[in-house]
Amino acid sequence: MPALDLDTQPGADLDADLAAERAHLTTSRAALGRMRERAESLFATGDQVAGDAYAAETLGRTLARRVAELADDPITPLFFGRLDFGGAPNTSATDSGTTNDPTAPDGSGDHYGRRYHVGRRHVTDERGEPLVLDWRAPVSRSFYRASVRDPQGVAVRRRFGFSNGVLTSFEDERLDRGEELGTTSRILTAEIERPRVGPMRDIVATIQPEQDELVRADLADSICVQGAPGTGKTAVGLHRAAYLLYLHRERLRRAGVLIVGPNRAFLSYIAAVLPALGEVEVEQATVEELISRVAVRAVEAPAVAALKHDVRMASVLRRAVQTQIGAPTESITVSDGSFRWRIGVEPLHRIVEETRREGLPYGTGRERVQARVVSLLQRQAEARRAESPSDAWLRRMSRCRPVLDFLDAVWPALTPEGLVHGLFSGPDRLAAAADGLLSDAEQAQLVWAKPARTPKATRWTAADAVLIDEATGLLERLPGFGHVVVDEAQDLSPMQCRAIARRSEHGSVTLLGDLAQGTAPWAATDWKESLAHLGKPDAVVVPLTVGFRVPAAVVAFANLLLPVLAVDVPPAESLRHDGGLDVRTVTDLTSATVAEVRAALAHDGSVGVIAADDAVDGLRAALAEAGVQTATADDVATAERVTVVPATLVKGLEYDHVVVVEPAAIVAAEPRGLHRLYVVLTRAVSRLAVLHVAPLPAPLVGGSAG
Ligand SMILES: Nc1ncnc2c1ncn2[C@@H]1O[C@H](COP(=O)(O)OP(=O)(O)OP(=O)(O)O)[C@@H](O)[C@H]1O
Repeated sequence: MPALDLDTQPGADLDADLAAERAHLTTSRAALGRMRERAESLFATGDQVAGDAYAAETLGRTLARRVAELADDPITPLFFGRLDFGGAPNTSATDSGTTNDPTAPDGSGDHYGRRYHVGRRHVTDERGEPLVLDWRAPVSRSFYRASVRDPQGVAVRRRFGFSNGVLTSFEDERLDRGEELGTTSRILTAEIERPRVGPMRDIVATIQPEQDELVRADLADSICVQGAPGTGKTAVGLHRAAYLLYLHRERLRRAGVLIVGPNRAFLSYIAAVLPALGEVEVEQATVEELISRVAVRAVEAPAVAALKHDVRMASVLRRAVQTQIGAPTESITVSDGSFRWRIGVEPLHRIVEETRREGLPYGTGRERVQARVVSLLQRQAEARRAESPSDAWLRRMSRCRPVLDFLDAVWPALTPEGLVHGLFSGPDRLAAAADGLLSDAEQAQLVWAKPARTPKATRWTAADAVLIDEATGLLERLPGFGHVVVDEAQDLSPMQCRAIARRSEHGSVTLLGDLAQGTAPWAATDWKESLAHLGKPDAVVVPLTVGFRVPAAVVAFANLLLPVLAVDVPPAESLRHDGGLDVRTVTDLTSATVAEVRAALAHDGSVGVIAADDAVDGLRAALAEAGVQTATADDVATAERVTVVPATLVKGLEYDHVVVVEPAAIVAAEPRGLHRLYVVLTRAVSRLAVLHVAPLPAPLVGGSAG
């Protein structure tokens, strides 16, 4: 190994170096404290300097955010790396043919002979000189990307090791001498092998080059990341959000950044990552929360739900809206004092056709038709009276009975709920919209046996909510986000993809997922299809193949399932060669689980017990009886080390020691049970124990020697 590290440096130099770095940390912390104090005092006096209440509120919000951004967590290192740029052009270049080019696009040319500490945010001293550079600054890029082949002007890259906020070690790579550690870095290894407790943490100190490329992709670029479990997809998505917010602060603050995750437990697990990076204004939601215009109060047969998630429903709804637009059959006559204005069928027809061709949302179209009718009335009035009518007159005309009757006849007012309610309330309305798109049998599945009398009285299902959102998008324009990160995207149905597309029409998306982990009935099998539904057909699909979570032996065991999952995904390689796998037949699942959890508690780190959903309560009770208190998956602030998680909620989560209880029951619980089991088996960071009474699912039999 060509690396120069602590062990090979002379002891005295090393101590002096470490002392100097610690002093720099102390100085930086003090400077950050001063920056925060300044922001706090501005915050306190903000309302005195702002001109009016609105300005005061805006300023207050900006300053409050600034204070939050400057928060200093004593346990989180303020910097984690250092870059020493070479002394002068060409003097530090290796013989790889690379030279220090002052015009290099990464700006390395400006940094000859300079030294920068790289950390979570900018810290400057009182003269404005940088003490720590934000990891997102252009020059920090070299911290992640510089290599012996392409040193980018960097002579030495230093990584720091911390323990409880204390700087304890460092590790140098002298790129100018051809030394490079890559994934053998001890600091990277320690970070990956660290026993996990609590919620997810940021990975700024150890982002890998292929991850960095995704994190720093342009705002305009939509990307799709296909990665096996634990390859850092979630981490990449969150860091990309932080990076884009840094680079396009004003634009994205106005437009907003949205993170979409599979459930609340997952969202609480990742909730602290962005605030730790100083980003406190990112919205996080599940798709269900995004489209929650109606309360969900019913469930339907899975086949009916699947049909409602089918992309053909978008065409059915579009047609249902279009068929509402009628052809004018009567002229409009409006009495106005001693005048009578009249618009004939022909011009009315032209107005409707012209507006229809404009392809506006239906509600906007209705307003446009109304305005055009009034404008014809206005022209007549002007011609007769030789003066412009008042605004009050225009308002009166737009609301007069003949105009409203005309609108209601040819372009009636619609609500999304009303549209869907109408569609499913009887076979005729549905047939008019669905013929040629849905078979008779499918139409029969959708029509309610006992429709509620009004949309309000309807007990909507989750799939209905998706259709209502689609209908909303046909009737009006929804506000969009500047960037949307979608995690566990393999589980989105085409209709859910469309719901996200409506919210990112003018922005970009980062789609993260793993086709092998698709558990929804409509799970994606091809990213290109999902991207097309998301309105980003040209986005590139990039694989991540290095696993940072799951030990190699556990990956090998879980991978036995891959051939039966019917997906084409690139295999991943685990960076972790430690860790343990123990697959055991037991006679009593409950007592074996209790014993396993007790044994696991002898180690550091969290313990996750994962079982089929209907077994969870029993296991919780048994553990409580044995004196082991447990938490639920959404309680990330818990002091308990043991969490019992239903298999359907564990996607995206990880525990140091995982106990999987009765795989056969997990598989049997749902149609895509084998995919679910693949998710369940890939949650372990250090050790996986699989306890079973029933035989293991066939693909796993004989694969436990690990
Ligand atoms: N570059 C890295 N340095 C250190 N740790 C990393 C790095 N990349 C990922 N990790 C860690 O690996 C673990 C898995 O990461 P993450 O949850 O982002 O993976 P994922 O691909 O989203 O997994 P899944 O498919 O299971 O949802 C996390 O603990 C994360 O912090």
